[in-house]
Amino acid sequence: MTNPNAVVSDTQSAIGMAITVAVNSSSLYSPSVPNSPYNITLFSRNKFPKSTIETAASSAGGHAGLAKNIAWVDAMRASSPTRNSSEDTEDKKAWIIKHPSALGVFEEIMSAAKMKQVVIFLDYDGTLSPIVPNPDQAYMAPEMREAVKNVAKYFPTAIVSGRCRAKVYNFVRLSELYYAGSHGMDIKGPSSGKHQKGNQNVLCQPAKEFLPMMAEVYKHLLEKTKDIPGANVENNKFCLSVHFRCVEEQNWSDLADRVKFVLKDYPKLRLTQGRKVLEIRPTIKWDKGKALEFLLESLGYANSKDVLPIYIGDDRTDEDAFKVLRKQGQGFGILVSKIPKETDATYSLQEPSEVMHFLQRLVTWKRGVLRSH
Ligand SMILES: O=P(O)(O)OC[C@H]1O[C@H](O[C@H]2O[C@H](CO)[C@@H](O)[C@H](O)[C@H]2O)[C@H](O)[C@@H](O)[C@@H]1O
Repeated sequence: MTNPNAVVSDTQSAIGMAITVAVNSSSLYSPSVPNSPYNITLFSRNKFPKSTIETAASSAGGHAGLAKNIAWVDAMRASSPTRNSSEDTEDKKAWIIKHPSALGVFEEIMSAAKMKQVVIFLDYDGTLSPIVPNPDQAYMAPEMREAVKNVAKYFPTAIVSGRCRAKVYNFVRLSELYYAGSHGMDIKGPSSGKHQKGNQNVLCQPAKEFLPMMAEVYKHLLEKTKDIPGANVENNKFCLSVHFRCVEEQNWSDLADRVKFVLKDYPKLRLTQGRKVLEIRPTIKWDKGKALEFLLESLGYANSKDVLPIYIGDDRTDEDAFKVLRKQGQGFGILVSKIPKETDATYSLQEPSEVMHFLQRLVTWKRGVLRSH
C-alpha cells in the first residue's frame, strides 16, 4: 500500500472514462445509458479521449461479463496510464499550443475582463490541494488559503467540489466564499463578507430527495467492500466515492464488481469514474456546469455580458462547467493538468502551485486597476 503521507503525482489520469450503470425514464433523470447495455468504448492512450465520454456497463445480468470486466479494469487503469514516450512529448507540445498556460497568457485573459465583473470558480482536490493517497489528508497550503482569501476580497468566489459541502468547507475554512459541494448538488452562499450584487443567502439542493437512499447505499458499500485492503468509501452526502488509489490493482475488478452489485438495486443512481475513484450519484440532470449557471444567476449575472467567469479545475466533472462556458462563449475554463487531456477548457495550468500563482496575479492585477482609477 502507498505511504498515506506522501504526495502523489497524479499526472497520469489522462484518459477519461466514466461508467454509467443506471437509467431512469422519468424526465428528471438523464438518459445516461445508451440502448445497448454493453456499449463499451475503449480508447487509444495517445488520443486524449474526451474526458466526459460515458461508457455503459450495465450491472444487470451476467452475460458479456468478461468483456465488461476488462472494460472496467481498463477504465480504472486508464486513470493512471504511464506516459513518457517521445510521442507523448510531441503530444504535449501540440496540446499546450491548443491550451496555453493561463500564466503565460495572463495579460490576454485579463484584457477580456475590462469593464466586467470577474467571478472565480475553483475546484478543490487537485486544484487547490495536491492529490494525496488519503482523502482525509488533502490539506490546502496556508499560502493557497491566503491567495483564495485575497481573491475573494475583489471577486465573488465559489468552491465547486465533489466532496460534501461541510468537508470541503473544513479544508478551506473561508466563510466569505460560495460553496457547491457534492458535485454542485449542495450550494450555499457565503456566511460573511459582502459583494454588492446578487443573493448571498442561496441554498440549492436539487437532489434532496435522494438523501435517505445515499445513506442506505453508503452503508451497503461499506459492508460490501470492507475486506478489500485499501478500499475507502467516502460519504459525500448527495454522492458517494469509492476510492481505489490504495487498492492493489489485482483487486480493482473485484471492487468494481462489488460496487456494481450494490448498485443494481438502485436504478436511480449512476456510477462515474474520477481520479482513482468510482463515484456514485443521483441520475438527476445536475452537475458542476449547472451549479456554475445557478451561481451566476444568484449573483445577478444570468445571460449578462458584464461578467467574466473563470473556472479552474482538474477533474472530469469540471468538464461540465468548461462546456457551459465554451457554449455560452463567456469566460474561460482553465484545466489543471501536467499531461494532455481532451478538454473544453481554454487554458491550462500544470498543478496547484501554478493555480496559486494565477490567483495571486489576479489580485495584483485588480489592485493595479483600482489604483489607476
Ligand atoms: O471535485 P473535487 O474537489 O476535485 O473532488 C473530487 C474528488 O476528490 C477527492 O478525491 C481525489 O482526491 C483525493 C485526495 O487527494 C485522492 O486520494 C483521490 O484519489 C482523488 O480521487 C475526494 O476524496 C472525492 O470525494 C471527490 O469526489
